[in-house]
Amino acid sequence: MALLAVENVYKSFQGFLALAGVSLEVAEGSFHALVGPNGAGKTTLFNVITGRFPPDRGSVIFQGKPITGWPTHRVARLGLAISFQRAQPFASMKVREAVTLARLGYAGATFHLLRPLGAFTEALDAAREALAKVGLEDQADRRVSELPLGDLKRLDVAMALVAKPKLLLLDEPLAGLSRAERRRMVGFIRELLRREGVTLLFTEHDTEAVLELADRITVLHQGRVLVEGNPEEIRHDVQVRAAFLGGTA
Ligand SMILES: Nc1ncnc2c1ncn2[C@@H]1O[C@H](COP(=O)(O)OP(=O)(O)OP(=O)(O)O)[C@@H](O)[C@H]1O
Repeated sequence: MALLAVENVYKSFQGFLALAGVSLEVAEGSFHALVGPNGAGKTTLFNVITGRFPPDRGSVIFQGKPITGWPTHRVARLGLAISFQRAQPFASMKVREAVTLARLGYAGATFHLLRPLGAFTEALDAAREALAKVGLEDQADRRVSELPLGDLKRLDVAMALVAKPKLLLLDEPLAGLSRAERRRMVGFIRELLRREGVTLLFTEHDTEAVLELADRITVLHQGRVLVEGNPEEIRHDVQVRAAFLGGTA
């Protein structure tokens, strides 16, 4: 059974069909890339999966359970976490506070209303652990706004990992980084998620990084799945080269 299955999902915006019958399966333990040119529908599909908006048709199934249209916080509590540059709204906070708040958010309001102190202590511990996992423990007392971009991206990952997810969704985790930083980030993501046993679904425009990190790749084009395969198959696919790789791979 796939950890995540998207079945025949449609989504349109004011008559424009952004997703036109997308189906996708993410196997447990895999690093699955969702690629395609600008406007292909990648972010829209992420938003449907995480419940930011419901699809017009089709379903999303996580661990065999239909979660179509569930609100984001409910999806997150099941073990599906997303990192969408989430640290940025926390710019004026300290790094430790941002991760602690993220943990309290996942734990849910009922929990911390009933046990305010216990929940807070648990969240602080979880935040410390998540920061250690991403190598930011020595930055815990810095303001989020003071972090260089590479560290900010690690913080994004920490804020998602603090929920102890089974599946992590990363939207363009390498965007804005230099070539050297991108290489470091690929190694960091691979080692961390393998160690934690977290399955990954990610979007990324850096073809080289996608081919290096992913073990499964789905190519979207104009709201449809153009092709799916392993990195070798995708590298050699003529349609993919024309639509996404620009014939250069
Ligand atoms: N909220 C919205 N309202 C109207 N149109 C939207 C909305 N969200 C997405 N779209 C449109 O849907 C199409 C798919 O957009 P989406 O952001 O999913 O593509 P993408 O593959 O993530 O692109 P990129 O690589 O540039 O991030 C685009 O044409 C976009 O303009």
